[in-house]
Amino acid sequence: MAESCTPAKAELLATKTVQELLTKGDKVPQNYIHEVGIPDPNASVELMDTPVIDLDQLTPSSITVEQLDKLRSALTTWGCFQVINHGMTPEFLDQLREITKQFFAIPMEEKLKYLRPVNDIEGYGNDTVFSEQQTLDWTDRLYLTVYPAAQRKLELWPENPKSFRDIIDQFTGKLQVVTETVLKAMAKLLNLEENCLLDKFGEMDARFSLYPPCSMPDHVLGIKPHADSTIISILLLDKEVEGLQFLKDDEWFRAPIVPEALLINVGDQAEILTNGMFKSPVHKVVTNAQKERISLVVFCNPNSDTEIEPFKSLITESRPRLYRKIKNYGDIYFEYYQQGKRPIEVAKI
Ligand SMILES: O=C(O)CCC(=O)C(=O)O
Ligand SMILES: [Fe+2]
Repeated sequence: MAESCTPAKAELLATKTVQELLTKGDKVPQNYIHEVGIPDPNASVELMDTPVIDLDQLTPSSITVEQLDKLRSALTTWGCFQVINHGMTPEFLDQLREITKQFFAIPMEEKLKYLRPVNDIEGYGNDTVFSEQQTLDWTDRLYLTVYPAAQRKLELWPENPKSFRDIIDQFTGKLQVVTETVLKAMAKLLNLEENCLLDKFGEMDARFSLYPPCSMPDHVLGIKPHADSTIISILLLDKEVEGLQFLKDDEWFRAPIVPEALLINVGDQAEILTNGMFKSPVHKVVTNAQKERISLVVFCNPNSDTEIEPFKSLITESRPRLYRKIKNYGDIYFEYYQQGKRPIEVAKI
């Protein structure tokens, strides 16, 4: 209810989903347009050279120096990497892509059953609007907490496609293993106790996104530049349409499509925990005039009552503490993000 929200968090305007705007044939509304334009037309953006890591060779029992080195290099250069051998077949990844497409293709009336309640983040809809100055993202989403199972709001889980719940349940199980392996390997790289990052992890939220074609790709973004609030984020990208770009040394690079891989990026809370040893990369999604694009991102987060601060062993005389203790980072995150600011600035000392 509006009264229980701080003014900054109250939603100002109800907006139509992007799919609704398109069916009504409206031209792109002003609040989606970046007046200065998007600086780099797609064609001139180079591909990232992120390594593809064999996850099997990062598991503690069969870890190899080669894969650890690849991980170190990817994390320090890009803040992200691709993984294969993650325990999911290419067919299963295709099924995940398919149920994402199928959900957005069901009639609007039915999708509206899962509509995000005002001032909530879970459910179906588009950007939460915090301010009239906010430039909106050209994307519709379904956002669901998937782990722990006790926190699932099943009333917001689609019944159509029929296989949705079962597939997401299997996916969540497989991602537990992926998360455990990656967080243990990251701890190893920093000579930290094996479970210290994993112990901070407690929740997974899935974001299914649809980026419909947009007639103004030079002025409209699928997602504004941001870094994720997470410990790590795990992304299943569209198999045919690119769109995701990462910033490195003030230059944008395109994330390549590797159909059988998952892309994993560091989030702000891992940056805080590692006292900046691993940095959470800024990324954005560009729009495409002809083709729609989908993605499925799983945000691996701490529980809301977990305190996050740099590990003591990573604070030294030559590397002083960079971040204060924070809790419930997700809450401040959305507010800052929608104002175009980097939320991690709030945690900096
Ligand atoms: O759709 C994508 O490729 C990336 C989405 C993303 O960055 C996000 O949801 O935080
Ligand atoms: Fe992101």
